[in-house]
Amino acid sequence: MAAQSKLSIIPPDRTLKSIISELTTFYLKHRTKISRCVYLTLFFALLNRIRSAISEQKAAAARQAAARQRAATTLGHGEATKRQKVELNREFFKNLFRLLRICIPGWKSKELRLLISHSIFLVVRTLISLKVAAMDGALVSSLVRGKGKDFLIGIVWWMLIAVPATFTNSMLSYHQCKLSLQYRTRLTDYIHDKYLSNMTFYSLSALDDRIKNADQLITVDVSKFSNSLAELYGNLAKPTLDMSIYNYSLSKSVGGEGLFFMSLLVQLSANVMRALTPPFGKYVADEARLEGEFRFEHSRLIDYSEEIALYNGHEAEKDTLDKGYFTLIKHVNYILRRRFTHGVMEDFIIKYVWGALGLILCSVPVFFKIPGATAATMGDRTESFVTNRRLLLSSSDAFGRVMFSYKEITELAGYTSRVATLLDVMDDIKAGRFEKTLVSDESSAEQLELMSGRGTVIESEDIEFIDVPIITPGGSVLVKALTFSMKSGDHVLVVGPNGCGKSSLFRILGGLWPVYGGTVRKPPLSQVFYVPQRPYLSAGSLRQQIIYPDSLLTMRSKGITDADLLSILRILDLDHLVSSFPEGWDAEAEWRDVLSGGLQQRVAMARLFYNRPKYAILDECTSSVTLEMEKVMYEQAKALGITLMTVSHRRSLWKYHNKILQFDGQGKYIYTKLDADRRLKLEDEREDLMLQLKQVPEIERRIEELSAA
Ligand SMILES: Nc1ncnc2c1ncn2[C@@H]1O[C@H](COP(=O)(O)OP(=O)(O)OP(=O)(O)O)[C@@H](O)[C@H]1O
Repeated sequence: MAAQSKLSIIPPDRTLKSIISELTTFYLKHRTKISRCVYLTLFFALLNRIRSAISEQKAAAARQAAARQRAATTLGHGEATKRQKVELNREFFKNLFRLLRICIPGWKSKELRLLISHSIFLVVRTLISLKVAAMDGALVSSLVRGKGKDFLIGIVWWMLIAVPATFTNSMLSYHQCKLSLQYRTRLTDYIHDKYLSNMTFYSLSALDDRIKNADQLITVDVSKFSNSLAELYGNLAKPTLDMSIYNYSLSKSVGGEGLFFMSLLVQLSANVMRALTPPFGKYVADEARLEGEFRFEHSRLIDYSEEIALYNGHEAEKDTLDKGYFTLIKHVNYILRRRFTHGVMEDFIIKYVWGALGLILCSVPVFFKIPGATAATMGDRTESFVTNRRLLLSSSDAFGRVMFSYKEITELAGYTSRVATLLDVMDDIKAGRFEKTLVSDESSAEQLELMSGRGTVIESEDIEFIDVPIITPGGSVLVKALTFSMKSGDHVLVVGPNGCGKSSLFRILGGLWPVYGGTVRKPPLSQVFYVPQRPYLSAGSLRQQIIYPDSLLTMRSKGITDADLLSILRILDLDHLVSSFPEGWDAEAEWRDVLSGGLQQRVAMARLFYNRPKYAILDECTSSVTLEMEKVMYEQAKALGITLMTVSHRRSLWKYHNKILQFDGQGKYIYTKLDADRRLKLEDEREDLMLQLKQVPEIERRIEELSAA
């Protein structure tokens, strides 16, 4: 019944075909008005979309700010930053813009010139493609018409256009690589400046938890970011340009409406695809982090290979390495699976659905009369079909690339987030803001209060600490308020149990750890020289080991010669080193492996004698040398007028000092004069008595036994 009543609406003398033909006539008559209405509606819809996108962004920014506020009030603040989401949001564009300003520093920069010439080649390439499409159509048309001469002329033109086309293609890839290199150079320069100033490289690893592997960030991630940015410009700018030019040319032959409806369908499917695209940016950032952690484990194995081998610790190390690799590979496999399913969907929609739509579009001028279009004869129709199809293939390829580039943008977002986080953390460190998980929770309110304060650092001739707390980066308060002072000639011995804060005192003195309170008076860093237990041996020649951190040029400018260096080595009985290498002073080696522990400590002392600072901090730096050599070292240092501050458990060193700073390991300390002879005598007597005390229970037991017998 329903079907009957529906049919009855259409008058019996009118068929579906006649209705369609009437509708088409009506449309063609009012085509301009209808088009205007459609375009106007589209324009308002677009405006509305932009408005809602802006308000969405504002809401997201507000949510993020609130989340950050909440995270900042908790101790695990670092975690919140680390787990920041990698999305295409305002944060991403802000970070990208920041990095872009570093990569392209100004209007007159080389990078901008490269970018402009890259863009010119992109336009030239598109124009050549348009010409090639038209030539292709003309060639096939002359074939269909059987016009040999036209065909031959067409072939000659075809070969001629190949010259600029191939040149343009090569120039495009050259520009892309060059841009990537330039970006990397700019970023690396910028990061090196920051990383190697104000001891940021130390603070980043010792005082802050946010960046685990700065080395990988600087060497690998910066390079990946630069590649990704340079590629993206080519992959986004060219297809966008292609799409607009090809679509304009297409719309002239197939009609704007067809193109409009097709774009609508493509846009709809693209939206569906975008909604179904996994967060590849976050995946990439996570993969880079896991990659870094795995590499770090390997470099640790190399750094401590001897110790690990002697411990027979290969099984334990293998476990750690396997675990690191397994976590990484599990993540990579997960990404691979997501990419696979996403790739199937992407290929289906972009290649096949859009391909079919394109063919339908090309058929429009064949089956419908398009006002303004002139395809009439078989040859014309062939020419227009071949040209349109080529344009359409290029256009859909361009659209596909824009769609694929969404994935690339999200990957870029991953690298942007990692590089920008490094810059943010370095800025924070420069401003004295650290984020570290606190180890102890006892009296954390007091701990936090102490850590939130900042003391005063004043440059002076002597060293003086007034009420300075010693607090580790993990928040342990080793000493609440340390007060002591020393002048030139006051040789101070620092003693105390392990972990009581002896080396930490020097870290504060050296400016490595923040001064959380009180006042520190100290000479400039150039007048204080640190000699650690395990000396740092730099890459470079034998001479370089002695004059470190000076360069050969600085050494010469100070008027010091190789002969002077040799006399220093002679004091330490090291002069044979120069003659044992054929290249002498210029010999290069992995000095950490070539020199034994004791020799390394003697080289470190030679370095002290070369630098002749006002103060020297000697941190267990004679633990591997003989008592005779220790005597030579201390007497020579004093003869050079160097004031010593020694940390050592060795009694043999007491006699070289006249003051003692003694920590008890419970937060208390004594700073007093040191009469080494008297103190040694007292210490011997104390040790004797302690020994006797230990024997008392044994004596008592024996007396009891005898009484019982
Ligand atoms: N970068 C760091 N991050 C967190 N805690 C640290 C750091 N460096 C040192 N500490 C901690 O500070 C405390 C004091 O260390 P310090 O090196 O000053 O001890 P020390 O008195 O020199 O001991 P030793 O005689 O064993 O050398 C230790 O508990 C150590 O774990």
